[in-house]
Amino acid sequence: MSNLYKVVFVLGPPGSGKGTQCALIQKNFGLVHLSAGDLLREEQESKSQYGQLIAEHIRNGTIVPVAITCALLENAMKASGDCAGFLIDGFPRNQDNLDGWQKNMADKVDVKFTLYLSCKVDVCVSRCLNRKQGRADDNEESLRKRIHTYNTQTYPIIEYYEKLGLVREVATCRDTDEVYTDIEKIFKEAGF
Ligand SMILES: Nc1ncnc2c1ncn2[C@@H]1O[C@H](COP(=O)(O)OP(=O)(O)OP(=O)(O)O)[C@@H](O)[C@H]1O
Ligand SMILES: O=c1ccn([C@@H]2O[C@H](COP(=O)(O)O)[C@@H](O)[C@H]2O)c(=O)[nH]1
Ligand SMILES: [Mg+2]
Repeated sequence: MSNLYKVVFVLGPPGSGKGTQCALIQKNFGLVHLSAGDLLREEQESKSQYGQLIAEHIRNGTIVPVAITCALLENAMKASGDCAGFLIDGFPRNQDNLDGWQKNMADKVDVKFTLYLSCKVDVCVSRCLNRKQGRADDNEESLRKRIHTYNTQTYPIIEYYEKLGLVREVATCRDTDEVYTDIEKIFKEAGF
């Protein structure tokens, strides 16, 4: 029996439905959903020394240095207790994230695959603008920057995992239930 944490990364453009689908996977498969973006927002709100830096990155759609994000993820994993594994939503988002994760976490985790939620940009933007969760980055200017960061920095990380045969792609420009039906098959096939 391995003591390694089982991990599935969940990546895709802003508004592709990562949080929505992770909630369903968590409920049905017992994996714990850790959204890197949510952990950073909580850290910012906790009056941390990194609060201002995190707020600026979020507003500009740029990526927080990996030391901060990786520590938040590792702490959350340790605090979760026994579970079927972790859904790490919205990370690794660039090469710095990937390098820091490999350096600090590679010997503690078993990365099963990357779930890539693909969706057309106009649908993603419209979903974010209608999300009404009061996010500082759900506005047209921040969204332009987030999509640029996604295309130039995050998509290459998906390509990296693709070359390793570790990407499972699901198109999300469809009803939530239809998307989840495909995702459910993928998790069952992976033995969850
Ligand atoms: N399949 C879908 N059809 C219609 N609306 C959806 C679908 N999936 C998610 N949504 C809605 O789109 C918005 C964005 O979804 P969600 O927050 O899950 O995306 P996300 O990928 O986590 O975004 P971000 O990267 O910005 O955190 C939410 O309001 C959600 O209810
Ligand atoms: O690993 C990460 C994850 C997120 N960020 C920053 O947070 C925002 C919002 O992320 P969501 O996944 O959309 O909630 C993102 O645009 C980044 O600025 C990060 O730096 N590193
Ligand atoms: Mg999200």
